[in-house]
Amino acid sequence: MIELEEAVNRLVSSVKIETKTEKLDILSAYGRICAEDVTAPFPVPHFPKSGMDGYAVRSQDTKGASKETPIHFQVVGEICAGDYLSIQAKPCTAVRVMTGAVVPEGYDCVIRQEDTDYGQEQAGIYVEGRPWQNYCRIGEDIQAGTCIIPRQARLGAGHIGVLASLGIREIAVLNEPKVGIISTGNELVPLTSPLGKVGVYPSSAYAIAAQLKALGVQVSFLEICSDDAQRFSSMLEERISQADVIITTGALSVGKKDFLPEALETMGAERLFHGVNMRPGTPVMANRYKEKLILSLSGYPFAAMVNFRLFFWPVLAKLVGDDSLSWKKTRCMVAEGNTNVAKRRRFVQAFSDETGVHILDKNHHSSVLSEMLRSNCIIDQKQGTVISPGDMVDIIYWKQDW
Ligand SMILES: Nc1nc2c(c(=O)[nH]1)N[C@H]1C(S)=C(S)[C@@H](COP(=O)(O)OP(=O)(O)OC[C@H]3O[C@@H](n4cnc5c(N)ncnc54)[C@H](O)[C@@H]3O)O[C@H]1N2
Ligand code: MOO
Repeated sequence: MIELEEAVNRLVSSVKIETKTEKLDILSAYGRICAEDVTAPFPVPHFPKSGMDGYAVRSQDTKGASKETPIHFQVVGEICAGDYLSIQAKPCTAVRVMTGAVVPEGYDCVIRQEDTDYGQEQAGIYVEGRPWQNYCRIGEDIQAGTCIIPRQARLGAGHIGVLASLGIREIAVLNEPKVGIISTGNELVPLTSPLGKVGVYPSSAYAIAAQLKALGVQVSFLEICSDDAQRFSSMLEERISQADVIITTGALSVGKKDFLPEALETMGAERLFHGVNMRPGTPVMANRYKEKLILSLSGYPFAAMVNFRLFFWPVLAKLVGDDSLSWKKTRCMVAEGNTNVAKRRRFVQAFSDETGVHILDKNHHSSVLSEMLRSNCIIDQKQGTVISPGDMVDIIYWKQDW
């Protein structure tokens, strides 16, 4: 049995990065990984803009202006956003401008209308203007030629908005990785069938598929396979070309029907590890077969969730070059709850909020999935320790918007 970090290292080192890309319209590209550096073809804004409704003036002409001693300017034009007027600034003249209007050349500030007498032909200005006050300069937002979005960025709302501001309608993104799921177990029953006396619905396969979707991964297939090495082997051969990674659940431990380790060995898969010093999910296993990674998670649903969080996320981080998907531990104080002594390193269901970490799972419940409804993180409990209120612990979040 190996340590968790060693197992994750072996797994991640075996991942081969394949960069296939596709062009998408920018809205469809939301959440995807950018496959090219995006350089601004022009500055934003590309004309000098008024930041306020008011009067464009030359700041030097406003020296000494106050409410008591206003300076009067001749208003030589009016410009609203979207209008264009060619005016050359002359001393002691003003142009009535609305927010977003172009500021004609030679004027270097805008006095907001609240600081004027709102005059139409002559405007009394009550304050001194500073150069570039209420004036949005060319390129203030984005300078032409800058790399505004680097490749490997995950495209969020801000990125989509920036692309739109540059008139970019399409962008190259990495293809979504594809993952197929095979849940093993004679007891497993498709959701379309009645449970019968001892059937079990494959809840963890669905929870994993949902997590994959949330992580921007395509779920190529979700299969149930009976505890039969031959059936598994033909199902894998048939399906393997459809996915970059295959996730299996169950049949890993020491029971009579735990056929998977031997079945994969017989098929000639290269074993990366089987059994990791952690609970839940101790029997987790990884193999490489026909250039694909086969990650085998514990059958118990919560154990499968923990295996998925700790092993699949780093794999995905490498596949798509997004480091934020590797583990990130956050140090927090326990607010509530205790654990028993951990006989081996353990990951404990918890909920973290502004008051600290609340332990949800006081015992070892590998099979309990419904605690996931309340949990937003797991605590990394070191071997041989107990956890009590006031202790500082490392937590790992589940994905926040699940
Ligand atoms: N004598 C021993 N027994 C067990 C040991 C051990 O060391 N000695 N290890 C235990 C530990 S730890 C774990 S974890 C489990 C894991 O076993 P498997 O990964 O082989 O899982 P299965 O036996 O196939 O299934 C366990 C449990 O989970 C249910 N299951 C399976 N797949 C799904 C699914 N997709 N969705 C929902 N539930 C599923 C299955 O019906 C079983 O109840 O072994 C311990 N035993
Ligand atoms: O490895 Mo298991 O601890 O029962 O999930």
